[in-house]
Amino acid sequence: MPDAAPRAGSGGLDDGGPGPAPAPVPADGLPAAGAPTPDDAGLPLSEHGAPGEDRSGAEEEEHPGGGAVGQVAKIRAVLRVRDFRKLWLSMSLSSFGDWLGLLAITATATTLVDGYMASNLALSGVLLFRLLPAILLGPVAGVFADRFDRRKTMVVTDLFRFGLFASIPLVGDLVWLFIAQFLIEVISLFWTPAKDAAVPNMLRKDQLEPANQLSLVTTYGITPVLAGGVYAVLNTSDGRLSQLLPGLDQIALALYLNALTFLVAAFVIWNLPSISGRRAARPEAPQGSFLGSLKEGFSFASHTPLVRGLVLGITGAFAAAGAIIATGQFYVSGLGGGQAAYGLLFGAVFVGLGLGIALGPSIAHDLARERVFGVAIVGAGIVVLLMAWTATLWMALLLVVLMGFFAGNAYLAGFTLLGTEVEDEIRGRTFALVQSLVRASLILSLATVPIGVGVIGQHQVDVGVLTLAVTGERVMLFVAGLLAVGVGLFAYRQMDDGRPVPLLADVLTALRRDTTARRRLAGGGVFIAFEGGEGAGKSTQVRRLQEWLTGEGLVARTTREPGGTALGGKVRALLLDPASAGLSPRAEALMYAADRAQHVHDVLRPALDAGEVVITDRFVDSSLAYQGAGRTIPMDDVRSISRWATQGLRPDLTLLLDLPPEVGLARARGRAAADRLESESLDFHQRVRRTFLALAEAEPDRYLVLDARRSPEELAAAIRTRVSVLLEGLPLQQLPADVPVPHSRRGGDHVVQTGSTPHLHP
Ligand SMILES: Nc1ncnc2c1ncn2[C@@H]1O[C@H](COP(=O)(O)OP(=O)(O)OP(=O)(O)O)[C@@H](O)[C@H]1O
Ligand SMILES: Cc1cn([C@H]2C[C@H](O)[C@@H](COP(=O)(O)O)O2)c(=O)[nH]c1=O
Repeated sequence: MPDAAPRAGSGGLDDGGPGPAPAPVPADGLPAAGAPTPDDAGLPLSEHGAPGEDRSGAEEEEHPGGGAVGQVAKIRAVLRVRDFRKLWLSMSLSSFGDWLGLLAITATATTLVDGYMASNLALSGVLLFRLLPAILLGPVAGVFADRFDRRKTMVVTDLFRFGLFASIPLVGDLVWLFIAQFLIEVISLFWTPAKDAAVPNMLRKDQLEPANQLSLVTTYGITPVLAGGVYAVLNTSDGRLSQLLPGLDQIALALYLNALTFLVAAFVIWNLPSISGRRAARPEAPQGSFLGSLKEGFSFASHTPLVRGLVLGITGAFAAAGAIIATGQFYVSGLGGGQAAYGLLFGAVFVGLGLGIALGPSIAHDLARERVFGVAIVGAGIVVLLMAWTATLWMALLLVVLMGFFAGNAYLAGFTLLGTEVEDEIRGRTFALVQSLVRASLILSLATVPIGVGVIGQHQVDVGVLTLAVTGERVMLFVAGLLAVGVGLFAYRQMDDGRPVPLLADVLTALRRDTTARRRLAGGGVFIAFEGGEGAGKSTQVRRLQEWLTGEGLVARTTREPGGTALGGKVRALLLDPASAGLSPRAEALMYAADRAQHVHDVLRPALDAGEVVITDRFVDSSLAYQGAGRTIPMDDVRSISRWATQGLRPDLTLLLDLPPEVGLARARGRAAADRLESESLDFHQRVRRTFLALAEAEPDRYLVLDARRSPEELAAAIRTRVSVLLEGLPLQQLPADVPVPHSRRGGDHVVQTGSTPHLHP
């Protein structure tokens, strides 16, 4: 089986590199590569990586945020990461070579023997020799990938594959073909988990899904078609070829070409030190024996619910897929179709798979991938159950596309989760285990299902006035559907770690792109952030908004960053004190993050969990703008520490008060002496302003940008209008009628009750 190209991409330095100052925002609203990016987005309520995470080589690249920007832009952004791009190109080349090699090897096998029977046996021998080693040696290869430098493993295995492919035409013997084929497959077993396990270290977690999309589409969509085309060209130009290269037939040439792709891949990978990841810095092997590592891998997979669900879900889905392949011929002829219809049905699976992989993430949006995985497998199973009852060919074709769509979603979600959720130390073994089980389940169902079909045979069953045709292939399809539904439910139960949001409501709100509704479903309140430069009028509007909401009978809490907690107050004093002039940018960023972590923990989360409206004067965007753009700390680092500090909490709405910095600074200076940040240069504050605007532009649904030169009254009215839309009909905490309007900036400890938000009066 051709190796999948990188399921998750490698990272690396962006071509542009992190520049000292942000590039201007281009027409698409996103900063150029290397510039601070408008992304705090795409991370709904989940933690995406911690600071200090080893992603050697991963630097700045454009990462557009929410759904507005779309999946294509995310893939483009992933491709801008230089190391990933290089690895992806070399994997694509190897994948192309692998498909070409498969075509050439199967052709060689049939030409090295005489007779129909012998040709068929040679062909199935080749396929068996490709599948068997994984079952036997996969887990061992996984241990290898976890214990040794993955880059060296990949380079050595690529060199071996180069030699072995080149040797097939040189030796020209069927026995050697089998041996070489077996050895190539054994060697590939060591290469694949090394690559699968290495690449998630090199990209941000949220980049793995687009990277996987790209890799899967390349490996199963583009390269096989290209290889088929090249093989056809080689075959049709045979005469001219032998004139050009005497003694070289088209099959040999295809095999040499294939060999060459591995040589190129070895060279490219050798020059990508980031693949070594942590091993480069910490070369010593993990403690314990080889056997101990093997046992540890099995024990990890069987005792970790998420991995258990993933492994069983993927294995079961492939067993069901094997059953569909095995019954395909009978199924199609039962529907009155011939070989052409079978070909169509086969193609329909790939159309569906491609659609699922390409469109799945945009459709699922921010639905947890654990849920997508289980739901997609159950969906595929239900479609297979329907296929077992289908009476027409066109209906069967439609269902097969749908089944492929669900399967594509499950496959992408499953591999992305393996990359993001399994620790580096054990990832090689986990990928290898999946690889072995997938192949074993495929072989098992390909071998046993036809027996089942034969044993059941064909029967006519009278049900009242109806006569039903009960055939072996339909019964086996039905069993495959039940199996898929069963493993999907099992996987769902294993992986759905007690999310408070009911599945159906979660799916529906995700389809509607309603992220605020998603948190409300989980019982949360509403989180509103004010952002903007110095003196933009944030504090003024925060106060006005709270007064209005309280007047409308809602519990509205105001807070701020830095300084929203007692501890944060001390941090704020240190941060803003002009005497802290020597503070390094990194220390500054960490202090803001520390203030934020305490703020989320002590104030924001509890208030939201109690169903309050929480209004904060500044949040994560300020760090992206001031520390990212202002201090020119790589945006990715600021994003990482912010996510870590907030555990992914994002505002439901951000109100950006936009103002030329010279106007805002004049206002602020009229109020008090300039603090440490206000004393920064105009250029600094202009970078801050541009970044706020770029962030808002990337997620227009979640931001309201207001010209802060308007009067306080006008601004307050516009804010009330937008907020009343946001709060309409939500089950928020309400003040009892007799509670006086609080004047405290922090809100108060009121006796509250929950109820639907009354009609608000902006
Ligand atoms: N819309 C407005 N037009 C003119 N002046 C305003 C407006 N809003 C607020 N101000 C004044 O500008 C000054 C700064 O306002 P405010 O403290 O609300 O801004 P801020 O964004 O919170 O500032 P900082 O971020 O520096 O704390 C105050 O003196 C305030 O009265
Ligand atoms: C949250 C946050 C704030 N800052 C800066 C922005 C301001 O200059 C001060 C906060 O004071 P203000 O009263 O809100 O104007 O701190 C920052 O640099 N990074 C942050 O994350």
